[in-house]
Amino acid sequence: MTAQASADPVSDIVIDVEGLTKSFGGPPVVKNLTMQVHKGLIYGFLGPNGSGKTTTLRMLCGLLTPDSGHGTCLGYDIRTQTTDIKRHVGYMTQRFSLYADLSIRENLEFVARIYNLDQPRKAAQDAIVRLGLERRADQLAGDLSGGWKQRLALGACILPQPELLLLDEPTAGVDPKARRDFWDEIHRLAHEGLTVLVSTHYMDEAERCHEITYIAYGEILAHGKVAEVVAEAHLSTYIVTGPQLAELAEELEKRDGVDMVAPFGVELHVSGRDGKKLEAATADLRAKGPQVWTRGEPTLEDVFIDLMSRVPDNSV
Ligand SMILES: Nc1ncnc2c1ncn2[C@@H]1O[C@H](COP(=O)(O)OP(=O)(O)OP(=O)(O)O)[C@@H](O)[C@H]1O
Repeated sequence: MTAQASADPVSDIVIDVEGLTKSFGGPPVVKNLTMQVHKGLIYGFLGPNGSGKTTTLRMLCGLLTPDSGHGTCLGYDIRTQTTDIKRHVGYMTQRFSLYADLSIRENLEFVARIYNLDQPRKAAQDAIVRLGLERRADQLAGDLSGGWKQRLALGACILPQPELLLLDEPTAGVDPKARRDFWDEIHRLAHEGLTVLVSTHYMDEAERCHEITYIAYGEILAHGKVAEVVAEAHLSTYIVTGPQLAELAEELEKRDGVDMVAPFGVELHVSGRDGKKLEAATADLRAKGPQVWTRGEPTLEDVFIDLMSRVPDNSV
């Protein structure tokens, strides 16, 4: 955890919103959402498809007006000062939106000119160096692999030197090495004082955030540092190895006291919200074998699967 992550002065609050609600004609997709984000933090936004993450990001940066609720982003009112917010926020949408038939350098220079930067060529060159894009600078953006495209999009986002980055699933479909490089860069930016709000479905990325919020059906179900979210779920977990795990899983799913059974490679994670009930429900199987049962710590993924199982499916 960085120094920024533990700093907590009230004046350092970058996002401060209360009771945000939004619907698109039907039932609300974001309900009474209250959150605060501190400067220099990487704040992860997690939740199933359709849970309202993008809608929330768009309300925070002034692209959507909430039906009710209020608050500030970078000190500006999210209802009345949206132009100021947009000037200081970099928003990377789910879809790559730069010009496929321009090179990396041309794209970056173009963005620099749109933002009226003093020295667009220099700004583009600095971004190219910063993101390690030198060897590819003259390659057409449309010919880049997914990972390099995302890096270019990030480069374009940070050109105007925003104070806040909103990244909506920035690494979806990107390979693990490119994802890691992308996240190393996000950490460097946060270390320099940039605040980053990022939505993701990847557990390893969630674990790289200073704070996370889990949202489902437009409501926050869990929030805190990763370890806090795991601890507060109060899940008891056994890790089971050995033969016939699929048959065992089928049997366990029928038992009261077992709330979640999930295969992880050659292991089965068996969890329950009530430790005593879980023990009782599994006692005969643990005594009998042939599998080996050991007490384990639930992973963040265990916790999220459990949280998801508590709410109805919201995907379309
Ligand atoms: N402009 C819109 N008009 C109508 N419905 C919308 C609009 N934008 C979003 N929705 C609906 O609102 C709900 C929440 O969508 P949102 O994109 O905020 O979820 P999400 O958590 O970002 O999902 P994902 O993980 O799939 O990106 C969905 O049911 C979506 O279909």
